[in-house]
Amino acid sequence: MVVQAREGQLTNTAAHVLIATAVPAERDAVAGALHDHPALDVTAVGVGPAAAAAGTATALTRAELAGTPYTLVVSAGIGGGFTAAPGAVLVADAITVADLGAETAEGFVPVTELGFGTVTHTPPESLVRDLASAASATVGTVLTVSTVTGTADRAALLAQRHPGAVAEAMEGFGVAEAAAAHGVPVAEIRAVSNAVGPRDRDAWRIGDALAALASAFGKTAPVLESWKNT
Ligand SMILES: O=C(O)c1cccc(C(=O)CC[C@H]2O[C@@H](n3cnc4c(=O)[nH]cnc43)[C@H](O)[C@@H]2O)c1
Repeated sequence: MVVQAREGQLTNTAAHVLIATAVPAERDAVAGALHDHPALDVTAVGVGPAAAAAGTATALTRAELAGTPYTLVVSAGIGGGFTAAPGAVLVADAITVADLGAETAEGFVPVTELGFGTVTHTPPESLVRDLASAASATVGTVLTVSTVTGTADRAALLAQRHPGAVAEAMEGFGVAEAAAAHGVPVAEIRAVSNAVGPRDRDAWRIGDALAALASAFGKTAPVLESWKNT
């Protein structure tokens, strides 16, 4: 139970966590690990940052209107690993959009350098630490891309621009933008299904990644339920 001061009164706000996956297979893997955790809701919001932002914002608004606002949002699913092997679990300490900006003759310019918005959302430090410890996960930057990396050159460029990157996926930044708009903290948990690099869809180990994702949520559910934003 979190105690919040609101309009001069102390009110009790129970933990209520929204876990946003891209596709139903990811949602079902996570939900299968959460039967005994009614405060944790899982929903599939679609592939890519725009669908993720729209779906997450809709779920947050519905919960607010129902008088049961979410206290934490988690972007979850499979992802490409820069060095981690398939089945590895990763927790983001930075959720960074990698391709929001302008291409110039001098190279890529992030949107922040053009004077707009943000490119990184930072999950709370204590939450990152507790999630990573529970899931025996590696911590690092998880990039959000609108186009899955498909060449060694692009993978090398992203790794050079983002030395702390451990993974790329397609939704985290969209989920985080929606959470930020609603003043709710955000986290991202990914299980590696493939290497970031030359496209080889047949090599994606989706089953292993979904099993790892389910296992990670089985282990982190108590953290998600009890974490307090202090
Ligand atoms: O085909 C299936 O059975 C299946 C089951 C679960 C998930 C999928 C997806 O294709 C999910 C797409 C989802 O995966 C993320 N992802 C995974 N690898 C990468 C990558 O190398 N680069 C970017 N994104 C990746 C991404 O978040 C997609 O939304 C299929």
